[in-house]
Parts: sequence; structure tokens; C-alpha cells
Amino acid sequence: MITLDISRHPCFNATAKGHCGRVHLPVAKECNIKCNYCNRKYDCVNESRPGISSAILGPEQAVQYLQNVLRKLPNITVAGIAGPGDAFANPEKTLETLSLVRQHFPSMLLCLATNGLNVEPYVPALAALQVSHVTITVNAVDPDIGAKIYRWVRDGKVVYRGRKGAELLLKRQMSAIVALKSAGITVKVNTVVIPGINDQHVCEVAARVAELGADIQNCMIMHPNAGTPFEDIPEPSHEDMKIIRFQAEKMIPQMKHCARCRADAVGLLDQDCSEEFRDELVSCAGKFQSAPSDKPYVAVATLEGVLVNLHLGHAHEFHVWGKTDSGFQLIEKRPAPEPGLGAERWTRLAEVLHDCRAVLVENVGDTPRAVLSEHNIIPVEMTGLIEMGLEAVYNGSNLSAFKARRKNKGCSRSACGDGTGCG
Ligand SMILES: C[S@@+](CC[C@H](N)C(=O)[O-])C[C@H]1O[C@@H](n2cnc3c(N)ncnc32)[C@H](O)[C@@H]1O
Ligand code: SF4
Ligand code: SF4
Repeated sequence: MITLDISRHPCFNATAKGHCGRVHLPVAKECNIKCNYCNRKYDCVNESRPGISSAILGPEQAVQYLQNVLRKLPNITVAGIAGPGDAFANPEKTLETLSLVRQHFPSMLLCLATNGLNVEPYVPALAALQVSHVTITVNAVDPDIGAKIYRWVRDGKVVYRGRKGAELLLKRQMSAIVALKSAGITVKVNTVVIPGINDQHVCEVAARVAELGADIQNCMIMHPNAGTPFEDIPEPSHEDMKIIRFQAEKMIPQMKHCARCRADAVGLLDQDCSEEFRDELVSCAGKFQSAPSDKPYVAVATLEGVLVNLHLGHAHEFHVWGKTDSGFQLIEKRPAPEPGLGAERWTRLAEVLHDCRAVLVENVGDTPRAVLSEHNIIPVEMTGLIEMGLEAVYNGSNLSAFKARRKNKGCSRSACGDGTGCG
């Protein structure tokens, strides 16, 4: 175990922010709670706000990405996981990523951000991996205020709403801070300031988390996200934030240089390079991890059997291809589930394609993408020859070139809305 220099964290040490950079590894896709200000659905390449990422990485892909980033930016001192969902909605993936990064980059500082609902059971594992910095988002220490911020809180298979959900979250957050501090981990508390909801309550949060030993608080300006219950609440003014931070500082030191980073942010805090690394990120995400042996095939949405040229929801059947010693071979054609079943249609499609590792499509909506990915069937958006797509999937080559169409959609939301109604 080597001794880490924890002063090289630009978020926790303002004097390091000019020369120490951070990279976010977007491996945490899902979330176990729903905050009324959060929208992780749409990635606009020109937008910088928390909760968005141009791609999701698996643990091995994250290491490869980090390797490539470090080659160009050797001043990166921190690898963090900041979503786009929550690191402990899928703790196995988070821990595997942290563990691989620790193995490959022993002196790298490890950092993560979480809502705190499910982190406590993993504190010993985090300490063993020398995770030095953890951020917990605490927006309220009064469950009645919390109930206005959290639409639901899911603990295992049980979903809590209203005050009950807020109470559970608060209880877990408070005990997580204590556990993290007992394990010697530096704890930052993010508090998203929401005018009319918790802006008069921030000092109470500051006092309570300071009492529990948290090291620093980051009062964040809420970004009003379109499509969320808080979309019409304006951002707090800089003057209001100054007053809030001045008051809260009497209880706990304040971080004042937060950049409200994307979940795939890279570089120095005030010189973000995520745009420059977007292709790298998408390319790493497109490289398949060791393909599971129970998924030997690749499905294709095609009109005539030569080109990938159908939207997922428009395909009445899927051509299922395999790789044999003599090259790629069409195995069979399988009918697609009928439209009109809502999200259930995509679960049925995942059953139809259960032995496929990927599906080549011209376009895919967000909901089917999420459902198929959950079943380890990767939707690959592309146009062109089926053979090219098969080559890329089976040989693990770069899929990012095929994704140009999706990327070029820019800020416009999918023509299929949230994706549920496609086809
Ligand atoms: C995207 S989250 C990921 C980590 C984790 N799920 C959490 O909430 O702490 C990272 C940070 O962004 C904050 N955040 C998300 N949406 C925001 C918004 N619309 N405005 C300001 N902060 C936001 C979260 O509260 C959290 O502190
Ligand atoms: S921005 Fe947040 S998650 Fe990323 S390195 Fe800084 S404190 Fe860690
Ligand atoms: S916990 Fe984090 S990722 Fe989940 S909804 Fe809230 S802000 Fe979004």
C-alpha cells in the first residue's frame, strides 16, 4: 500500500486546482432515488451539467479510457465516479472499477459522489481500496423538506415515497457520514440550493453534517432541468449563494469553486476537456468487454438483409447472425414483439434476443436502449453494411465512427420523445 498525497485533489484543495486535474469515469448508470431536479436522459454535447455523460463505461473500459486520458493529460491526479446515476445503485460495478484503477494506477486518488442511500455497507471495501474522498449529497435534514425534493427512494425492491422515503434517505446519509469518517475518509457534502424549497434550510444541513464530522460543504446552484418537477424554479442568484455560503461557513468550510461537472468531466476544474475526449470515451464504450459465452449472436434490424437500415421500433423481425470458422453466417430470422405494449415490448424483445450480445440498428430510443442494455444486449447505432457492424462487434474494434448520426443530433431530443412510443 503506498501513501497517497491527498492534497492533490483539486475539488477539496483550491490551491491544487490550477495544476491537478480529475477524470470522471461514467460507470454508474442507474440510480436508486429520484431527485426532482435531476435529468440524466439527454446528453447535449455542448451542455455542461451534472448527471449527463456521452457514454457509459464498463469497469475494464474505464481503465482503458483512463489509460488513454493519462497519456494526453499526465496531470490527472484524481479518478472519480460521479454518476451519471448513483455509484451504489450498482455497487459491484463501482467496486470493480475502483479496484481495477487501484491495481493499474497505484498512486491515483480515488473519489466518488453518492446520494448516500447505499454506501455504508461498502465503507470497509472503500477504505481497503484507499478511496480517499467521498461526496454525499445532503439537501435536507428535515424529512418534510426532503419529501419535497425526492420523488421516490428505492431500497432493494421496496420503493418509498414522500416523508417515508426522505426519512430513510436521511437516516442512511447521516450514518454513512459517521462510518466514512471513522474509516478515515475525507467527506464532502453537496447541498443543492433550491429556491423556495431548501434555501432557508442550508445552515441546518451545514450544522448537522459538521456535527457528524463532515469536512467540507459544497452549496451548489440548482440547474433547472427541462422535463423535471423543478424546471420552473429559477437558479438561486449569486448574491443569495454568497449569503448562504457566508452563513454556512460559520459551521463548516465551504467549497466555492464547484464547476457542476458532467459525469464524464476531464481535466482541470476550470479548463474542462470533456469535449476533446468525447470520441475517446465513446470509442472505449464501444469496445466490447469479454463477450459472454451465452451470447454468441448479433441481431440486426434490416429491410433487405444487406444494410443496417431500420429503427429498432420499426423492425418486424430481426436477422440473427453468428460467427463461424468460414465467416459470418445468418442463423435465422426472429419476429419482433408486436407494438402497443409500452415498455413491456422491450422486455419481450430482450427475451427474443436473449442469446445476442448486440443489436445493430439505425436508431434506438432511450427506453429500449436502457432495457436492452440491462439485459446485456448492446444497441449499436449505425448505418451501412451489416458485415461492417459484425466485424466491429466480434473483433472488438472501434464502434464510435458508426455513432456519428446519434452524436450529430446535438441538443434536439430524440424524435421519439422519451423513446417509449417508438414504432
Ligand atoms: C449527478 S450526481 C451523481 C452522484 C449522486 N447520484 C448524487 O446525487 O450525489 C452529482 C451531483 O450533481 C448534483 N446535481 C444533479 N442534478 C443537478 C442539478 N440539476 N443542479 C445542480 N446539481 C445537480 C447532485 O445532487 C450531485 O450532488
Ligand atoms: S468533481 Fe466531484 S466526483 Fe469529480 S473528482 Fe471532484 S469531488 Fe470527486
Ligand atoms: S441521486 Fe444523483 S443521479 Fe440520482 S436522481 Fe439524485 S442527482 Fe440524479
